[in-house]
Amino acid sequence: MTVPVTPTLLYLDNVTVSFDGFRALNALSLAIDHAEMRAIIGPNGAGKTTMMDVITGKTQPNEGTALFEGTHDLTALDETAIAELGIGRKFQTPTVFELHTVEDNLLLALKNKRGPLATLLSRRTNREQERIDSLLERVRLPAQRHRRAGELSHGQKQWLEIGMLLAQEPKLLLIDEPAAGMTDQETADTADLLRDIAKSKGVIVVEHDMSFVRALGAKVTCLHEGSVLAEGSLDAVSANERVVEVYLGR
Ligand SMILES: Nc1ncnc2c1ncn2[C@@H]1O[C@H](COP(=O)(O)OP(=O)(O)OP(=O)(O)O)[C@@H](O)[C@H]1O
Repeated sequence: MTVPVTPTLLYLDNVTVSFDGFRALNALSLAIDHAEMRAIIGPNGAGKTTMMDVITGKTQPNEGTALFEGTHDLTALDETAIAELGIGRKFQTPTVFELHTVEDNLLLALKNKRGPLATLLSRRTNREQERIDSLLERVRLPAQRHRRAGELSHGQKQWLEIGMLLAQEPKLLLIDEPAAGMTDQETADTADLLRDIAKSKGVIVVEHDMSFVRALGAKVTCLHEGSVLAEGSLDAVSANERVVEVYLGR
């Protein structure tokens, strides 16, 4: 077995991504522990999306190291291989199968050797039903199980999609602005849900809503011009003069 280079779940070191000479990421270094939640903040264009693209294999860095579990070189893998390693990503807009029920959406997302049609047409195994029940509980949707996903509220769709990600049994989740467009109650419930997930998995949340970031209770990294500008507790990062200047004070 390969000996891990680092004990952290995710390790980025000196990662640079250039688009026609413009550095979207500029020697970015970041480490996320097992069962750690990290909130990533920063102004538009700071490189948050590009960082997620590097982690998920959508974008190849020009320079730098990106290791998962200390052994897997993410820069050498494609998006499918990285997803199979256990890195799941949720984009801002929910993408659920609107015409299928909540349960069927989760069933389709389970790790499964059958194709989608065979999965829907064949009887669910007890194991599949147990997994679906536990995912429904986890994402607070047991009462919605027989409804079509298209009928859910925006917040419920986001939770369903988080449930679909969890169905893939990831070790690290990347979540882009989950609270956007949610009611206050949904926002508070989402922070609870993510805190619960982060008890056993790495979670990276990109977010602009500072009250939501506070509710996450996570360590915060502020990016600016493709690098880490400040890192620490939300209070420490919010008090950082440079952070106020380039982001919070705007
Ligand atoms: N494919 C690309 N080609 C050229 N420039 C790009 C490309 N992708 C991103 N950029 C540029 O890289 C910079 C970082 O963009 P990125 O989307 O990572 O920022 P962000 O922090 O996610 O911003 P936002 O909060 O607006 O989503 C921006 O200036 C953007 O215009």
